[in-house]
Amino acid sequence: MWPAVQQVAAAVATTRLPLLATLRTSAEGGGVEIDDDAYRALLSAVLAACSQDEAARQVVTALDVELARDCVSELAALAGPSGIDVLASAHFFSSAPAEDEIVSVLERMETQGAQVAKVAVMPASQDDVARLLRVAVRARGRLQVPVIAIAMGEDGVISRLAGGVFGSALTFATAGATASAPGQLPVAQVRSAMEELEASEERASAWSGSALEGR
Ligand SMILES: O=C1C[C@@](O)(C(=O)O)C[C@@H](O)[C@@H]1O
Repeated sequence: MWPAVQQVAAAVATTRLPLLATLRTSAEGGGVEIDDDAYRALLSAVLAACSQDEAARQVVTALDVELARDCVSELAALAGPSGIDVLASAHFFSSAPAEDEIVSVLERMETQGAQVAKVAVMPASQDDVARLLRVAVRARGRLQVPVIAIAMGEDGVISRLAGGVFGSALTFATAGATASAPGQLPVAQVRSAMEELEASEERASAWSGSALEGR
């Protein structure tokens, strides 16, 4: 197993948490400068390591593959036999694309074999955030695979806390002090907001149930 994978394996082994292995490149908000061939080779090597080494396989639950790198289909085919899911991702930092365009990006991810489709956009306004939440609602109705829709930055915080209400399958939070994207909040804060939302939904549902019975 590679030393870096070993370190991650040791860190997560005791938690039994699923791991989404991610190489976030600079073009998509991360810190890694890498060309397409090297990107594809590196992710393929992670999958090969997982298929040859049961300990590595136990660590990696899913692999993030950036759609723009044009290798989602290839890596999804490689990942299939080891049962590792491919989460295709696209990040839009400079402007939020039109609603139809974001939906079609998510559809392309599914068509290319991803098991999860994710977009993150940097909103310039509350209108962009509302559009992103609408994308989640539409994509949930159209795609077979789970969809993740995140609006970054301060305006987008609501999408990180309440995206699930609109059909977004998961959210991202910080485990330590450093956020890997603007707008990420500490996991404890996100968990408590989500629990509060869920409890409110249950209260509302119980209220509607008793109101109907009272008719
Ligand atoms: O995929 C994600 C989610 C993310 O884009 C976010 O907005 O929280 C941040 C990225 O670092 C991470 O890899």
